[in-house]
Formats: sequence, structure tokens, C-alpha cells
Amino acid sequence: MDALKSLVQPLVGGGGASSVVDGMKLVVLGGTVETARRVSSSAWSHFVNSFFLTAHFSEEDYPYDWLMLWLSRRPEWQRSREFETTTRTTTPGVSSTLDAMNSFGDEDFDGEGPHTPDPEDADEVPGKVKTRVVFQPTFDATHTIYYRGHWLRVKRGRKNGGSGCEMLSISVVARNNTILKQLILQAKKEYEAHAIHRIQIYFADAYGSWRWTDSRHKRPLSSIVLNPGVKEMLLQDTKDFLGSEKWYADRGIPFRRGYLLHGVPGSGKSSLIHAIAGSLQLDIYVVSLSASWISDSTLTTLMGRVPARCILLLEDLDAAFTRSVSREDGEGDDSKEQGPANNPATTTTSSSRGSRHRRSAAATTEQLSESNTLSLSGLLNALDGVAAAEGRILFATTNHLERLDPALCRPGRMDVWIEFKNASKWQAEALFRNFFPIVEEQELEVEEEIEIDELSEAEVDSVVLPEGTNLQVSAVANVVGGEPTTGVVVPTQEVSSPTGSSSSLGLSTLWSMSSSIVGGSSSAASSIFGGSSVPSSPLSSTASPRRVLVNTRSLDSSPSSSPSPVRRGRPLTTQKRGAGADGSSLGTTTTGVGSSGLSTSTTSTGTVTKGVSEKQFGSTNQTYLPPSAAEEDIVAGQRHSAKPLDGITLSRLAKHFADGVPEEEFSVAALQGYLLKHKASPHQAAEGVPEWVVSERDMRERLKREKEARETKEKAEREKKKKEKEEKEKEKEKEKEKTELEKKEAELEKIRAQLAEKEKEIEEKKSGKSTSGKKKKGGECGGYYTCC
Ligand SMILES: Nc1ncnc2c1ncn2[C@@H]1O[C@H](COP(=O)(O)OP(=O)(O)OP(=O)(O)O)[C@@H](O)[C@H]1O
Repeated sequence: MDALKSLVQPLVGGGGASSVVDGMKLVVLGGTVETARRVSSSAWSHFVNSFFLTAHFSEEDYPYDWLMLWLSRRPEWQRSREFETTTRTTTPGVSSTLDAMNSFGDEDFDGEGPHTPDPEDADEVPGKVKTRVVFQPTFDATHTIYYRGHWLRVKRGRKNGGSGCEMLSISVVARNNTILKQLILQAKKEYEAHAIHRIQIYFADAYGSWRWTDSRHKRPLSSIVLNPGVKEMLLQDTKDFLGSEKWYADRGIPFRRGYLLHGVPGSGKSSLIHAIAGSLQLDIYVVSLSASWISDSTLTTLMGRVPARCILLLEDLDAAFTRSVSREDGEGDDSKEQGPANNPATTTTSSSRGSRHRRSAAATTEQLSESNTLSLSGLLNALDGVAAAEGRILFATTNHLERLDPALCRPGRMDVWIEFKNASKWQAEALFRNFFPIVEEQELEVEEEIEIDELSEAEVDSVVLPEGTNLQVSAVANVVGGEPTTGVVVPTQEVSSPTGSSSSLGLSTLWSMSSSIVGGSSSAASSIFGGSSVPSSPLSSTASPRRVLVNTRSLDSSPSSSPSPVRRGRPLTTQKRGAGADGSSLGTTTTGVGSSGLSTSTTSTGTVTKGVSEKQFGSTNQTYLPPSAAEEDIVAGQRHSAKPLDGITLSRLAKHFADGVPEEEFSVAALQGYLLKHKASPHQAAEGVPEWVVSERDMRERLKREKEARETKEKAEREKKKKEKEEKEKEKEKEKEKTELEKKEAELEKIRAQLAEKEKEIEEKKSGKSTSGKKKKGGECGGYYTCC
């Protein structure tokens, strides 16, 4: 009771009045604070809305990518205190090169401290994918970034409306939007500079949108081996086109150009497009017309959304209306689908954006499948209808030109046709040259350098220059490789020979001497070059080298038949090699010429050299024997790739390889496949090609036979099945006829029975009539029956 009183007391008055006032004060104070907060917040948003300029960027558009890259490089962005981690990137082409501050991987840390690479680990799993984890500020967190005298408020969020699309909002206090324009342009520039070595690939999706799928390194045009002039012509033509918008506009011609690449599979059509895109810095937009979801309207939408300057690629044009598995027969189901766009459910994009699309796309795949309603007129309209974008370069590829409708290939749609054939000998040789590495300039140079200036006079004097001084130098020149001599520097000062005669080391003299040496069958030089003819162009004498270069690298001793000198501009180098097993190889250390104009050599040339070398590094001295080509190949076989070859050896092997490849019988891809098998052993690759050709032919023959046998078997089975089916049908027919006959007989029987019954009835009626007549008669006249 007392407790209740104490509670009520303050309310009804008495001693507690002051505490009520205090309570009221508190309430008023709280209300005032809350009101002030709300007013200030609303005033702030009013201020923001009035003075801040806000730009929104959707991830579906390019500026989002540019800005994300720009932001990823800002320290304020990286310093975010609330972030999410991802192993994916949302920025096309940026994944592989995210700034170190923004991402980390195994290689950065090892437990507590920075990671020290373990040399043993390095080889553990060759080609192991190193995943990098990326920090990204969480959604809805606001970052303040200082940019050109302005404070930017940056916020990443999601679009309202359930689409889930990522948005970036940038607000800035400014009188106009110039600062935002500058920001976007700078981000674009940085992005382009960043992506300059890569091309972006976009695939069409089932919703009529282009989806970024991949970013690839540019392929150098030089890596494409086509007959001379083809790729140059194509590059020139595409460049001309891109630069002639006004010309087209002036003449009212739609600003589009189409290229049709047709021919055998594996001949470089796709590779050429890739390389051209790289050279022109264009992105590639791929649409596969055999996709199950493609329809006239989707294609029209896609064509309208192609950006102005890009390559639009229609792959396997002939498959557009067949949707076949086999390119050969055009029959089968429609599972031949390349790229994520063709089958949204199997998208392999690495971006989170892609994965989101993948999820939603998967949901509708079933509805979309079998909805390919693309028609020829739909395709033609999409290519050059009113809605089709201008400025794009269209590339279409096909293996079956004959299957294309002439309307599709007419000029205006396909302006340039390029045929791709199987590899010619020329291509085979060029492919080989491209495939194996060539020794870098520096590599062939010195491993040991002696400053001629540092040579003591005694040393210089001790060099005995026999009468053939010039010969020594010319031998050097030959060791250099019978190569073009541009940039080969040889001194011109006079040197006194021990005979007292003063001979000029004039280049022409030297070179003519060298030629004669090369010409001599037993010369050291010829043994080095394996009898190859060496061009005898005069040496240039433009400068004097400061050093004498001594190279202890051994040269390949295989005989060369290649006439093509490859390397140029290399300083005069010398080679050290041992005698071959036959003792014919030159074992020599030769020296170049110093700035003093002195030509020195520890050996002599020609017969003299041979004598010396045999004495020093004779066949008994196995230590100095260079490995044979086969041995080198075995060793190289253990390695990942071949040891770089010098120009002459490469040319010789390439020629040898090409000689073994029959003209236009195998595709470049097939030759590349063969070379890949021998990627570490060029000698084997060159030697083994005839054997490979035979085995390939055998295999083809076998496959052909197997195919024929399979086809015959299938045909026989089909025939058999057909016969069986026919017989079954016949039997069924008979059965049916029999049943019908029986049925009819039954009916007939029934009719007969009915007939018989009716006849009986009639009979009965007849007899009844006569009976009743009689009865009547009888009744009348006392009859025979009793009336009822
Ligand atoms: N002319 C070539 N020059 C260089 N490489 C080539 C050439 N032709 C083919 N290749 C190589 O062969 C492989 C297949 O080439 P690519 O895909 O470009 O051929 P394609 O003609 O487009 O074949 P398909 O018609 O089957 O699509 C690639 O790895 C490529 O490097």
C-alpha cells in the first residue's frame, strides 16, 4: 500500500512537483534535439540536391567500367574501412592487372611476413592458377575523394526496381557538370591506356544485349601466316574504311563494310580477325547464328546496339539455318553452341555481372530453347536494315561458301571475300620460323668481353699475325654467320703484319677473302656453315668497336641449305667450338677487332686454323665437343620450349620442314599441332615431318575407311530397319485386312442371320396368315382352331 502511494504522490502534487517539471523539461529537450536533427538532415539533403551535381553510372554501360578502374587506383577507395572481398572483378579486362594495393595473393604473404618464393614450390604445379583476392568497398558506403579541387562523394549501390544492377553515384558541389565530364574523360583515357594491349570480347545474349565475356591479349598480325599480301591488304582496307565516314556520307552509301572469310577449317580465319581487331584496337562483338534462342527480332535488336567502331563477328554463317552439330552434313541436333551467348546456361564469364546474368539466364533457358526462328530475310534486314548500326566492320566466317544464299554474300553485305586454303609450302616455312625462338641480338653477343684498350701492348705484340692476317678476320666475319652486314663494324686502320707489310683491314678485302674461304671446300668457315653459301656483301665500316668480343657459345654444326640470312646489325662476334666427331669442325676461338684497329686471333684460319684446333681441341678432347643436334633435342625435349636457334639454323630447319610438307594438303592448324608436339625439339620437328605426313595420310585413310565402313554399316542397318519396318507394316496391313475381313464376315453373318430371321418371320407371317385365314374360315364355318 505504501509503495503505491509513493508512486502516485508525485502526480497528485505534494513534495514531488519539481521532479515532474524536470521530467517535462527532459521531454521538451529531447523533442527539440530530434526536431533539430530532422531539420538539419532535411536541410542537408536540400542543400545537396540544390548544390550537388550527381551522376549515376549503371554497370550496363561503359563509363561504369572506366570509373571502377579509376576508383580502384584511388587511395581513398582502397582505404575503405568496410569492404567485401571477391576473387572476381566487375571490370572487363582489369582482373589480371588489379593494382597491388587493392588485391593480394599467395605470393604476397606467407603467414606473417611477406612471401619469399620457394624455388622448389615454383615448379610444383606448372601453370598453377594464382587467384588474387580483391577488396571492394561495400555497397552504400560513401567515400569522399579529392579530385581537381573538388570533393567527390562516391557511392556504390544497386539500382532500385529489383533488377539488381550495380550503380555508381558520384556527387560534387559545382556550378556545372564540367568537373564530371573531365572525370569521365580521364577515367576513359586511363582505361584505354590500360586496355591497350588487350581486346574485349562481347557475346550476344538471349535478351538482345551484348555481354562482356572476356578480355584477350592482342595477337600480333605477324603471328598469322598467310600468303604474302593478304593480311596487309585486309588491314589496309579496314583502316581505309574506318577513316572514310565522310566519303560514305557524301555519297549516301551506308557506312558499313563486310568481309567474308571462307575456306577450310583451321586455316586462320578467326585468328586473323583477332589480330586485325588488335591492330585496329577494336572490340569484337560475336553472335552465333546457330544459337537456339536467336530470332529475327533479337538479331535486329542486337544489330541496333552494336557500337559504332567495332568488329561484328558472325561465326559459321552457313550454320545459321541448319543448327547442326556436324559442319559436314548439316544434320543432327543443335548442341553445337560456342560461347556463352549460345547457351546462356553455360556462360563462362568471370565477372560477377556475368554470373548474375548466368543465373537469370539459366532460369529462362528452357523457355528459350527451340525458339530459333531466324529467317534469311530477318538476317538480311538485321545486317543492313534501317535499324542496323553504322560504322561497324562485319566479319563473317564459313567453311561452306556454297551453302550461302547469294543475297547474303552480295556486295554491300559482304564487300570483300577472302579464301583460306590448306597450308602452302611457303606458309609451312613461315609457320616454322614463327614457332621456334630465334636467338636475341644480345644473346648471340658476348659471354666474355675483353676491353681491347685494356690489352697490354705486350699482349698485343704477342699476337702473331701470320701472313694471312686478313684471313683471320674474314673467318671471324664468317663465323658471324654469313649474314647481312649492316651494322657490322670493322675497323679500317692499317695493321702491320709480322712480315712487315702493312695491310689495310679494308672491308672489301676482308670480305672477298672470306668469300674465298667459304668457297673452299675444306675451309673452317664452310664446316661451320655446313657448306651453305654465304652472301658476300661488303662489310660496312662506319664505326670502330670499342671492344673485342669473344663468344664461347657453340654453333650448330648441322649442314644448312638455307640461303636466307636472317640476322642483321649484330656486332662482330666470335664463336668457340670444338671439333666435331669427324674432326672436321672448326675448334677455334676467334676474336674481333679493337678500336685500335687491331685484328687479333688466337687461331689462324683455313688449314692453319684446322691444325691448331685439332691440336687443342682434337677429337680426343671430348670435353669440348658440342652436343649433336639429336642430343640437344633430347635435352631440349625435357624442357618446356626449344633453345633459341640462330638465324641460319632456323632458316635451314624451316626450309627442311617446308620441303617435307605437301602443298595444300594439311591445314595450318594441323601443322601447328604437329609442331606443338615437338615444341622443344626443332630438329626433330624438321626431320620428322615426312614420317608425320605418312602417318597422317594413313590415319586419314583409316578414318576414311572407318567412316565408309560405318556409313555402309549404318546404311545396311537403315535398310534392314526399313525392310523390317516395311514388313511389319505389311503384316500390320495384312492383319488389319484380315481383321476387317473377319469383321465384314461377321457383319455379313449377322446380316445373313437377320435376313434368315426376317425370312423366317415372313414365312411365319405367311404361315400365320394362312392359319388365321383358315381359322377365320374355320370360325366362320365351325373351323379347325379354337378362338381365344
Ligand atoms: N594462317 C595461320 N597462321 C597462324 N596460325 C594459324 C593459321 N591458321 C590456323 N592457325 C592456328 O590454328 C588454330 C586454329 O585457327 P583458327 O581458329 O583461326 O582457324 P579457322 O580457320 O577459324 O578455323 P574454323 O573454320 O574451324 O573456325 C589457331 O590456334 C591458330 O593459331
